[in-house]
Formats: sequence, structure tokens, C-alpha cells
Amino acid sequence: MKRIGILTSGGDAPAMNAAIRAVARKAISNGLEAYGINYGFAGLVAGDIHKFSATDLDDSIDEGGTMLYSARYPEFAQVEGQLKGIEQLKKFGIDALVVIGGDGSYHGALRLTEHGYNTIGLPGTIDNDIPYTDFTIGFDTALNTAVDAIDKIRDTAKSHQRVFAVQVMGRAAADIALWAGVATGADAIVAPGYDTDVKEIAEKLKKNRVDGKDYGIVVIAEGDANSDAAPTFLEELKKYGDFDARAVVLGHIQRGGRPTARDRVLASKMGAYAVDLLLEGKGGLAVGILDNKVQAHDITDLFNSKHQPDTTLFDLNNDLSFK
Ligand SMILES: Nc1ncnc2c1ncn2[C@@H]1O[C@H](COP(=O)(O)OP(=O)(O)O)[C@@H](O)[C@H]1O
Ligand SMILES: O=P(O)(O)OC[C@H]1O[C@](O)(COP(=O)(O)O)[C@@H](O)[C@@H]1O
Ligand SMILES: [Mg+2]
Repeated sequence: MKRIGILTSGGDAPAMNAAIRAVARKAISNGLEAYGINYGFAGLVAGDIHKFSATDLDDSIDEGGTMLYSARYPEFAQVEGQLKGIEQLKKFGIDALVVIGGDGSYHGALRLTEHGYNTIGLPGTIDNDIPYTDFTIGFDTALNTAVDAIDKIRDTAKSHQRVFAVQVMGRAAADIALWAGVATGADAIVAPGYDTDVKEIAEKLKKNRVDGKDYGIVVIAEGDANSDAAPTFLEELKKYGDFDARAVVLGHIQRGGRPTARDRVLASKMGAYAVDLLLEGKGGLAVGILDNKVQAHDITDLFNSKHQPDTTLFDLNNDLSFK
């Protein structure tokens, strides 16, 4: 093996750059060549491919976004696109590909593997919705951004005795909501898969007022991308009481920004590990971290499994919030 290709796909995630840097640097320091592919699978099919020099990777470890750009390119679900992508890789003499992306991108990586092209997946998504890894690259930064935002919202909530329903990203995965809820001491977390009784939440918020806590924070998981889960929740909540309430949809601020040290280190470990696997002649794998150990699983296994959030956080939050 002489040449490794790298692409980022799906929603950008903080520390994708650290992952790109790790794969490329590790490859170069082992005498291999590293090639960057711009715009995810769209750029792969178009042949938007360039060779990395070691210095191309300077100054990237602290930057959010992805220096290789990203794309949502549904056309890659078609076999023609996949074969065209492989043709481009062969044209550039690239022997193996590292795909940094989320669950959607893993489908693309799986397809390439099924066509016999050696591909390794790194979990790059803020959603933390990938099986066989406790954490994805970008989750920690997004979580901290959400927590920082909720802390700021709390100042207004307290000053105006308001209830804020704060909607966080994560699609169907509730991880950001669960972690942010516990980290901000939310009065309630509303997330798919967890029992929500809006009337009960309303009663709790009203009792809080009587007991001396005259503001509220409810963290809402979006459920679907760009949904209106928080405004919908508030409409329902207002049926059960006279609340001065506002909905805040945190949105894409959760995707950007300087990656946390934890995400940078995770990305560096995973990126270097992917190259180790390729040097050992292995492929068709997805890299993850379980119990603080970086490891790899057959990429096909990921599609027979479902990501499990830390479900204890929901009950923990209920136990610790004001009663
Ligand atoms: N079933 C599929 N087959 C091949 N490629 C896919 C498939 N699903 C998604 N992809 C590719 O992965 C890209 C990113 O997927 P998406 O779900 O948007 O983001 P993420 O990878 O962050 O979850 C898609 O735009 C498409 O190019
Ligand atoms: O930026 P878009 O295309 O509107 O997508 C928003 C979605 O992307 C995410 O930020 C990240 O999701 P992916 O990692 O699956 O791309 C979700 O949390 C959010 O629902
Ligand atoms: Mg996804």
C-alpha cells in the first residue's frame, strides 16, 4: 500500500480537521502518501482529489469545520456513483480510503467495501449516533457549546422568571439532550424514546414556583433534523399553565467552533489507529472507542446494531432536578 485517501462527509463536526491531520501525518510518517478528497462523496465521484504535503496540515488542529469541505450527496446511494468513485481512486493510485463521517457516510463506506475497495470509517458527527463507539468525534465540542448556550439562557430565565425550552441537535439520538440536560441541571429533558408527560412537567414547573424556583429550563432533543420540537412543546405546555415561556433552537452553532481538547485527542487517536489498521493490511472496518480503548469493528456489524445512549442520564436528571 502506498497511497491513502481521506474524505469528510455529512454534517461537519468539530475536530474533523484533527482527524484528517492524524490520518495524513501518520501515513506520511510511515512513508505513505496521503490524498485529500474535497466535498465528501460528491468530490470523490468528480475526482476533486489532491496530494497532501506535511505542511498542508499545519494550523488545522484547533479549527472547526473541515478543510476538505463536506457534502450531503444522496446520489452516492446509486451504484453508478459508487463505481465511478472507485474508478477515480484507482486513477489516482489510491489504495485505501478513510471516510470521516456519520451514520449516513458509513453507508457509503460500506458500499465501497462491498465493491471490494478497502475503506475504513471514522465516526465524525456531533450526534454521537454510531454503534460500537462510546463517543464520536465532535460530540464533546457540540455538547460543551450547548451547555455554554444554556448557561447563558439561564441568566435571562432567572432575571425574567421565564421558562425556556432549548432545542438541541442530534436527530433521533438523544445524547446531546441527555448530557446537556444533566450538565445544566435542567428541570426536564424531552427526547424521543423517553416518556414525556407534558402535564407532569407543567405541574413540576408550577410547584417549583411555589417552592421558590421561579424559572425553568427544559432541554428538548430535536428528534428530526431542523424540527420545531421546542415550539411544539411550549404550545402543549401552555395548555397546562400560565407560563412566560420562550423556545430557543440552538441550531448550527452546535456544529462549529474550536474543538475541545477531548475531541482533538479522540480524533488524533482514531486517525492514527486507522492508518495502523491499513498498514496491517486490514480494512472494511469502523473505528470506535469503547471503555477508553480505541478499537475497530467490521463495518457490516454497525448496520446490525443500534447506538445506545447512556439511558441512566434521563433518570439521573429527574432524580437531581428540583422537585
Ligand atoms: N445508503 C447510502 N448509500 C451510499 N451512500 C450514502 C447512503 N446514505 C448516505 N450516503 C452518503 O453519505 C452522505 C452523508 O450522509 P448523511 O446522513 O447526510 O450525514 P452523516 O454521515 O453525517 O450521518 C450522504 O450525503 C451520501 O453521500
Ligand atoms: O445542516 P443540515 O443539513 O440542516 O442538517 C442538520 C442535521 O445535521 C446534524 O447537525 C449532524 O448530523 P449528521 O452528522 O448526520 O450530518 C444534526 O444534528 C442535524 O439534525
Ligand atoms: Mg448522521
